[in-house]
Amino acid sequence: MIVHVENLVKRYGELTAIDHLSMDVRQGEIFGLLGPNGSGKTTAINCILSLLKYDKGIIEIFDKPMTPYAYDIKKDIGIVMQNVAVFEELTVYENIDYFCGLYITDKIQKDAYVKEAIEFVGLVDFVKFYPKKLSGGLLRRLNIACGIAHKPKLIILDEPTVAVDPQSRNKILEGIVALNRQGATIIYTSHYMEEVEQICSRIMILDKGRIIAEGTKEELKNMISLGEKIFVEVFGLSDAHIKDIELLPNITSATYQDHTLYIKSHKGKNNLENILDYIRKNGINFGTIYSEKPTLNDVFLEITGKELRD
Ligand SMILES: Nc1ncnc2c1ncn2[C@@H]1O[C@H](COP(=O)(O)OP(=O)(O)OP(=O)(O)O)[C@@H](O)[C@H]1O
Repeated sequence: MIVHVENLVKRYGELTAIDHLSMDVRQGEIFGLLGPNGSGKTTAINCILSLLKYDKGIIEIFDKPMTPYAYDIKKDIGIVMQNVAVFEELTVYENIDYFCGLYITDKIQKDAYVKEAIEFVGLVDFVKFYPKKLSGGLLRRLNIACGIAHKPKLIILDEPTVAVDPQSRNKILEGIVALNRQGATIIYTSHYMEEVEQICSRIMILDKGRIIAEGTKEELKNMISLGEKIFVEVFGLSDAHIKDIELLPNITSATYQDHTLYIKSHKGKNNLENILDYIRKNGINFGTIYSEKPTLNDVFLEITGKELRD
């Protein structure tokens, strides 16, 4: 196992920030830790890395106990934290060179790794820039390059795309997938469900320091009763029509607002057809009609009763 966490408990005074968290991250995974702000993602990462003392639990990395002094483990971990941590006095090149040099002592190898990291995050044109001259997105990319240049086996990224422009965000996500393809195991924390769905092979959803669900995105979506969301642009729908639609097979709810009929249903083969049949038979005027599969937000909503989004 690359990371093994068993019954981790971390309290800040009265607040239990991590409440009996157990997780296993396997070789080659992109493991997503998804949860709203304050759900305990950063605290969990800080405990895993032995940056924070915890109250209870077992943490092993590469099958060895993780401690603040486990330097043999730490040299194979790359960390990209939420807050950018680079030296203002050093250029882009010098920053990456500095962090890589902490791990790689052979100069030729280090120079090659630094060059590779610069190309990897797309900062070739900015090597001589100082951090304060970089945009937010480029600064994040520099932060990532500093964390990964030494080619660690395990890379932990804590919300690396917060407040990043779409171009840099895509570059970062593509980069994470590429690092994984090159052999790194990844732990990725985020409160953006779309990102986690896009890149993670397995996802753990946290709320108030507890695990509320875990699995592949398909497994998570199969855990809930919502199977499909159907939207119909429709004109002049009466309350009686809405009640009738709610009685169709598999339908769990129907609401009508701003000329849009919004229907939630369980999984079923003919949900859309049944609704269309009803609309046609009753001579109701309609425009666009489409259906959507549940999102991870729907999973979170059904389990906790609140939205994952801020
Ligand atoms: N040093 C601290 N002292 C007291 N409480 C803290 C401390 N750090 C975090 N907390 C609390 O612990 C809980 C978990 O916070 P944490 O930062 O781990 O969550 P998170 O999921 O990473 O959220 P975010 O995305 O906002 O960083 C929150 O209620 C937070 O207010």
